[in-house]
Amino acid sequence: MLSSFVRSAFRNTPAVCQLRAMSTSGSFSSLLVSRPTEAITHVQLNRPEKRNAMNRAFWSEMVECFNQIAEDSDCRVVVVSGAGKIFTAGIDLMDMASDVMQPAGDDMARNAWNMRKIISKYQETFSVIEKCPKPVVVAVHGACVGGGVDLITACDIRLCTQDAWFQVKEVDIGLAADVGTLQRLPKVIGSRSLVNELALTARKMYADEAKSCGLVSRVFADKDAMMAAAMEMAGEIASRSPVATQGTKVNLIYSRDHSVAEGLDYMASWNMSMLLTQDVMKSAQAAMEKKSLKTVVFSKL
Ligand SMILES: CCC/C=C/C=C/C(=O)SCCNC(=O)CCNC(=O)[C@H](O)C(C)(C)COP(=O)(O)OP(=O)(O)OC[C@H]1O[C@@H](n2cnc3c(N)ncnc32)[C@H](O)[C@@H]1OP(=O)(O)O
Repeated sequence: MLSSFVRSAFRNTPAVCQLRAMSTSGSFSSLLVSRPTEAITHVQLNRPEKRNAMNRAFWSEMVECFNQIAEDSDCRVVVVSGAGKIFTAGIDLMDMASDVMQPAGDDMARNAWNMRKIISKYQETFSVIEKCPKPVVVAVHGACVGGGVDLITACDIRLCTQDAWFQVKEVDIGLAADVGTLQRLPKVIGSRSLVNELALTARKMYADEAKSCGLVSRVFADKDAMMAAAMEMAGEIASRSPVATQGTKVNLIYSRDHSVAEGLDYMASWNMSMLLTQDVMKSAQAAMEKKSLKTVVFSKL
């Protein structure tokens, strides 16, 4: 069974897969994108029968999807979740064999060069979440394995259910995690020792520990409760000025990767133009009049 899957993966050329992924603009085979409100985009990993394993289509569709979201001036916040029994089983071990294990090339140097390009391309699948200026809330239920941890560490707010577990699984399949976990997880979890332990042993971390170490900010009894809270939180973010929320995301990420002095300098340059927005006056007026920001109309961004 496995070998026939792997054989068919080898026959599947990237060009063919790309055509399939892009066949209908805005609709994806591995993702289900919906609009619970005008300002909230909900992206679901949507291969529930395969536990949302990340197949070839997924790796390119995420980039296409988040680039579209970044350009969509109606969207102010994104919620990411998984359809079906779990959040994700990580990389699709059946579909990815040809790309990851057999880079094309006439000699070793060219193989290696192409491998580098492939890995960089896969890294972009999650970096695109971080580059998207809209805040991203991720809601995890059940398992979040391998590539799933890479994905969630690129998101801005992480929620999970009581039955959630997280596993930096890559060492178990013979590789060092290469699409974001080793770079971002140490910046999410305070304890370097815990990050090292998780990444080197691939042990499962359950919801309570994920909360206590700071990987997630809230834990919910079940998926329904989590999704309701995720949407409510998204609604709160969406009711704020997009100049304020998107500027906050961009500057938080910049500051994470720079010194305090550099972050302050970047912030000053950012706000020397962004403070010219009419949103400051509108928001301040609502505060003075004790009105909810939900009653204020902010222009699209
Ligand atoms: C350059 C690229 C860099 C990226 C690197 C990323 C690395 C990683 O992600 S490492 C992690 C790889 N993932 C795994 O090792 C997880 C394997 N899956 C499981 O352990 C279990 O499926 C899981 C505990 C997640 C869920 O168990 P459950 O009992 O609920 O489901 P199953 O009966 O096992 O599976 C249902 C069907 O889904 C298929 N499937 C599950 N995981 C994968 C996967 N990772 N890849 C491909 N397919 C997967 C499974 O074969 C079943 O399919 P079928 O037999 O057709 O019903």
